Amino acid sequence: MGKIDIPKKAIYRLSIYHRCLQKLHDNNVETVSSTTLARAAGVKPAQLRKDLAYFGQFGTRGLGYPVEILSNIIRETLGREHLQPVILVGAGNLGSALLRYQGFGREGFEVVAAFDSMPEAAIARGVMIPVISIDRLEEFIEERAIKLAILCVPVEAAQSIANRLVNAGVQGILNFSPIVLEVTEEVTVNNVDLALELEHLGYFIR
Ligand SMILES: NC(=O)c1ccc[n+]([C@@H]2O[C@H](COP(=O)([O-])OP(=O)(O)OC[C@H]3O[C@@H](n4cnc5c(N)ncnc54)[C@H](O)[C@@H]3O)[C@@H](O)[C@H]2O)c1
Repeated sequence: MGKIDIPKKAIYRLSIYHRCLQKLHDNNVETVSSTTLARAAGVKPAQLRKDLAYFGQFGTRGLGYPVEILSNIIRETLGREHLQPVILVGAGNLGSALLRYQGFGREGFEVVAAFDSMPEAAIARGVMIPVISIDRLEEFIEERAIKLAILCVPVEAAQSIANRLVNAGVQGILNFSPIVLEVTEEVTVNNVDLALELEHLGYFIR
């Protein structure tokens, strides 16, 4: 299938649909209605139908969507036929906790290496994947054609590490450092900020 122009927010929802479809497939479910899939994904049925319309006419009225076919189409669109290699920079408290998580493979990603200015300390935290000196960052990214990185360094180091990642070829950064990174237009940065999320939740429980 050629590359379809899908908005960023819809791409995010496609990942969620894909995850739901995988679960249904694991439970031997062959077809799913738009109402059921929408509920499982936490979106409105109309939103789901609109998102899936990017793939043309899909699903049979009354029967629903074919789980396996739809899951394969979304996986292909998201470019997840193969495990996508990811690196992590900053294997401290947060970084090493993420590195110990075993579930990325199931979601289509493989954290292939971590980089730190003090790799020995990171290794001592019981991380099982290779922790490499930050001096070898560019060499590794270029050799392995790495496009995705998770950034968990202290805020003072974040922008300069982001520059190095981008100059070496990284196109997507999942940023945990509390800073708005300045990157070129071709690079996508997604920020994760748990404190901000808690603050948002806190507002609603008042
Ligand atoms: N987004 C969130 O919700 C969230 C939650 C917790 C922490 N954080 C942020 O994540 C970052 C890491 O937090 P932490 O508690 O793990 O800190 P930490 O000090 O335990 O870990 C930081 C690691 O980065 C390494 N490092 C420092 N400078 C480096 C450099 N120039 N190059 C390579 N490695 C370098 C250190 O050696 C250390 O291993 C901080 O910016 C923190 O504010 C974000």
